[in-house]
Amino acid sequence: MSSVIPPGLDNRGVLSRFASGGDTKDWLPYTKIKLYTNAFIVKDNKVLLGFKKRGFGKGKYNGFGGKVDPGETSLQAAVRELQEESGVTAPLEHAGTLFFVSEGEDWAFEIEIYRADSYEGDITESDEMRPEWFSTVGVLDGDSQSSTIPFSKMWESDIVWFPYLISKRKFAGRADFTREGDEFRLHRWWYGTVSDSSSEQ
Ligand SMILES: COc1nc(N)nc2c1ncn2[C@H]1C[C@H](O)[C@@H](COP(=O)(O)OP(=O)(O)OP(=O)(O)O)O1
Repeated sequence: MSSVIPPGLDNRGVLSRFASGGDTKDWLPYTKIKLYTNAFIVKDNKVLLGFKKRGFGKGKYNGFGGKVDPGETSLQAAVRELQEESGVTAPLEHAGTLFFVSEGEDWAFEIEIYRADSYEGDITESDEMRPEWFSTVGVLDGDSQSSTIPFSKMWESDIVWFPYLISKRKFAGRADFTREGDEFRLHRWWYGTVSDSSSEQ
């Protein structure tokens, strides 16, 4: 497993690898970066996910999020997207950074991940997302596969970093995907914990 930090994770503080793998050839190239957010509520041993009803990632479960608009910080965007897609507001805290590159695209996704232990408001289905709670039992015992979290209906790399999200250990990672028709296949990945507060968002 490679301990060399991949391009795109520079200036993320001191990273210590906890997972890497896949094809050992070069990381996929990109020329532009698009900023996105993703937010999760983790409460009473459960995590709130949304089933994506339209757009990019349709048919998958994910956190609530979207593009960072011009003039917004990623935290402001995360709060706005969470409210728009799930109906709730929450005291979000930065939990990690994900960097994704897909074959055939010249831009990369940089996704700032947020989480909160509480929320206010009524959880409400939106045009984009159908919210649903899932038990986190098993995830912290290194037994993510047997948990009820629907990893087989999530982005393939999510199972790698989910235990870090649930246990509040800040992480940063990169995953490159190849395309098979409309499907994305995990090609190469690298994830590390972040131990330097200079990576705060
Ligand atoms: C491996 O790739 C991904 N993994 C995970 N976990 N999440 C991902 C991945 N690629 C994208 N995402 C997230 C990032 C965002 O939260 C959404 C995509 O945002 P969307 O396209 O829905 O953005 P909006 O601004 O809401 O778009 P609209 O114009 O439709 O409002 O997926």
